[in-house]
Amino acid sequence: MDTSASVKSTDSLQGDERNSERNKIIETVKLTKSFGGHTAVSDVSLSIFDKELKSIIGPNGAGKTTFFNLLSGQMKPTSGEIFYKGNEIQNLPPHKRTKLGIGRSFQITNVFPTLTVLENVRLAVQAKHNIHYSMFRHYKYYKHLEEEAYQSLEKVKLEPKAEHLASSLAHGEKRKLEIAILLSLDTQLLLLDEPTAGMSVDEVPQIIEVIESIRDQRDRTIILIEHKIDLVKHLSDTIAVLFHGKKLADGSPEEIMNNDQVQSAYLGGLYNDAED
Ligand SMILES: Nc1ncnc2c1ncn2[C@@H]1O[C@H](COP(=O)(O)OP(=O)(O)OP(=O)(O)O)[C@@H](O)[C@H]1O
Repeated sequence: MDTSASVKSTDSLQGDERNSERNKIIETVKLTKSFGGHTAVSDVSLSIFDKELKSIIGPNGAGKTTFFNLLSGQMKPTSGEIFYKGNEIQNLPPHKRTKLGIGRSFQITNVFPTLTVLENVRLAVQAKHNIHYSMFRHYKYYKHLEEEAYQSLEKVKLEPKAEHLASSLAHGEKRKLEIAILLSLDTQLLLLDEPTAGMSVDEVPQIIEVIESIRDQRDRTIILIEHKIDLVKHLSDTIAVLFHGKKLADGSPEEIMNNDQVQSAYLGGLYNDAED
């Protein structure tokens, strides 16, 4: 079953109408995940278009993280399909999805606390180019890898910390490092799970600026889970709302904020969440 580019969704929401001519990078079809008798994600059909920034919102327990786990391969669905660039991927393990260009911020396991920030990113660049270290190679051979790594650090504004040990970074800086590593791996679809969680008031605007600048380059797709509604409104091209595991709405920020069902689902909590 090929549901790739330009196929109209069966749910004809306004947002889908508007986007029907654009390419889908990833699409879920009736995606479902049950844990025993509890269905955390229920029949979710959702399209994410190439180079857009889509946020997934919903009250606590709505199924957002489970949905991310299904996209990244941490969990297998109970039923339903996921298409990435038109190909079914729901049965692929996480590392194969990473190779295809799907990257999740917490997925990074190769952040070495005793290496510098630059060295951490350089390892990702090496992994992408499939280059193994050899002490017999001239150091200049590795120079261009370092330059590429440095460019990723610049994109997340972490280059002033290039020579610092990864273990010495503040929480917000570690999140930036994770994003730099994802960029170095040539990630086409970035899954960012609450990137501002646990950050100090000073750190939040910095990470927003980074996400904004990646979005504005329009060379990657971003899916964001975020509780801070003001931030979501500001950053997103489109927003999907999950509620009790189901897709409640999908549209532009304006459409979502004015959607009566969304308003009543949150019972006013939509705006309270912004203060988290
Ligand atoms: N591994 C699991 N085993 C059993 N139940 C689970 C598991 N993971 C999630 N759930 C349940 O599935 C539902 C959805 O959880 P999920 O974490 O996806 O929601 P969420 O929208 O990300 O919530 P939050 O905003 O609080 O992080 C919840 O009721 C949760 O308890």
